Amino acid sequence: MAPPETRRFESGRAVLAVVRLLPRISRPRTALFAATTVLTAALPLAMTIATGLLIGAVPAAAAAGPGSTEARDAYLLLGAGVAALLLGRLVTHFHQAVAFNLGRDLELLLQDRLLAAVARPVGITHLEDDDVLALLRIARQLGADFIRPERAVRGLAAIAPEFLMAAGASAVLAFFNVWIGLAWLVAWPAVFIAMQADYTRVGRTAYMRSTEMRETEYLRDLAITAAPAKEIRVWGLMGWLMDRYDRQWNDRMAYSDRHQRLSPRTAVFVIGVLLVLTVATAVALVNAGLTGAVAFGALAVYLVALTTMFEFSAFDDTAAFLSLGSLPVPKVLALEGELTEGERPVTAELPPAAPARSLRFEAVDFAYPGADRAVIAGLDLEIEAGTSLAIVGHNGAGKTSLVKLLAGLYEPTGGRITADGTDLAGVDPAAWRTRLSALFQDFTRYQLTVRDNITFGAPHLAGDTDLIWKACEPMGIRALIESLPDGLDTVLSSEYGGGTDLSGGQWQRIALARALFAVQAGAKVLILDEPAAALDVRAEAELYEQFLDITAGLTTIVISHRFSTVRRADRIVVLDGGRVVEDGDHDDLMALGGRYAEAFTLQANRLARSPQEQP
Ligand SMILES: Nc1ncnc2c1ncn2[C@@H]1O[C@H](COP(=O)(O)OP(=O)(O)OP(=O)(O)O)[C@@H](O)[C@H]1O
Repeated sequence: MAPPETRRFESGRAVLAVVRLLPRISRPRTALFAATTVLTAALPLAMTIATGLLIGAVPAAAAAGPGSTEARDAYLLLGAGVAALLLGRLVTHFHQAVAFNLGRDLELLLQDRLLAAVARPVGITHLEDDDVLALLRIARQLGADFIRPERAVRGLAAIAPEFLMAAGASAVLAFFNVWIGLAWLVAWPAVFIAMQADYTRVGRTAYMRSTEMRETEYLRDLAITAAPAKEIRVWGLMGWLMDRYDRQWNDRMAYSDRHQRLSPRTAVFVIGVLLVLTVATAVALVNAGLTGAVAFGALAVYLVALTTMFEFSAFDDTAAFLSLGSLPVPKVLALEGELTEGERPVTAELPPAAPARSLRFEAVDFAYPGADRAVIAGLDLEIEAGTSLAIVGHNGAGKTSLVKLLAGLYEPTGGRITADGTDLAGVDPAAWRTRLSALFQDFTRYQLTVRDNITFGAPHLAGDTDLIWKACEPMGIRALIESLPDGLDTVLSSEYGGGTDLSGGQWQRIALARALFAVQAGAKVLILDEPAAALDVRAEAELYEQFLDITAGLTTIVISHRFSTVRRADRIVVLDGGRVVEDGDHDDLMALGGRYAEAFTLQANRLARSPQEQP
């Protein structure tokens, strides 16, 4: 397996990205952060210098006796040192609080920008893109313990003052010897950068294998989530799952062991530089003291400055968190950049009543991203507004793909789709969305209240309880909802206290009510993809009959394998290989004696034993 790819100055760029984002959270708080950073560095340094000077002043003060100028100076130095110490402690606490606050808001900012970015592309193609999903996995980990950007800000809050303090101590030592001062000034950043580069290399292994980790996490989720739990138990898959998970996990750990070690070269470099410089400085200072080249007081200041150098936390958790916590930040921003490219300009205005005349597929081609085969090929289809159309065809014929294109979830790779002559590719997606109501085969069972599950069809009308009942009654679920512990406010999930789950058919009725709610809110096109697969044949026929009454005058497109539903549509098209191969109403197609007639007769014969269920 390839080692993590390295990039120049990745850690520096990541930290810079964090720093650049801080003013976007709050300029005043960022200014405060900068000010407390300087004070957190300056006050301990002032205390260090005062202490050194005090040590130097004590012999003279003792000789001169109490009340002397020398004694007064010594007391002044003591006072200054104590004041700097106390103030330093206070400022440090304040500084940490500001950092914590900024860090927490940075995570919120990143999460918000991430959600906005993911929602930005019109369709859902990006959510099936491997690279985007790998980045999204990293972004999803933002709240995970060791890579929190919040910790990066706290790391920065700790390290920046230490850095300034070390620079100040270097300046103090420069008074003793310019070269020694300069050497320390260069040594610390070098040591720090070397350590950060190593932490970054280690940290990157956590991100670089995002795709593999997605697979491992999928296996774990299969084992611990309720939805697949039934099959996992029925098929006895737990052993297989654990075995596969363990193998992938061990493989990852072996990889980590290989790549997540700090490099011995860095350790030798860091220890070597510090050792040589410390010994050289100490020897030079002691020599200068012994030969009398430097006064005792000054010597004390220099020695304290030398010890201050080691306040610097280049090697501890703080330094590691600075890189680990800031590394995901550029990745989230990269995701933002990548998804911005998915936006498209609005070039056409959708007529207010569209579609009032027709919806047209004009020579539409479509292939899923990354697929080499077109699922829709040169499709021409005009759907008259205000009529019902049923789409039939064998599995994989392209029926769902066709309605996904109409719903704007994907864009045609060729041709165009128009509403009253306006190309949908150029209209504001939000405007088109308000004209549509769609219920897909794999509709979502929101683990939220009944009210949410229904009003998500038109969230701006969530408070209109009368409208909710109007959507529920034709679906025959009002009595069911009223019998639930909290009525419309009951959570539809047994994973929450007071919540309840529903049967497959009941869920389908809830989802249909959601689609109907959107219709009542003004949607003009209703797409139903296998709307009643979970209902028994008679219930489906009754329900669809109701639907046709309620949706009269609406443009309705229904996909179904049930001919009891299909035959009631004004028009039926048979799709094969992404093209229309038969077109007409039920009687036309039966008279044609083609695929429709064949499939209808087959289903009718199968159900013949149960006369009331005949199509
Ligand atoms: N997200 C996707 N990415 C890649 N290929 C896809 C995707 N969704 C569907 N396909 C492929 O597109 C083809 C048409 O699928 P589609 O769902 O439109 O068929 P369908 O007619 O609705 O079938 P069914 O009756 O089984 O629901 C299938 O071959 C399927 O494998």
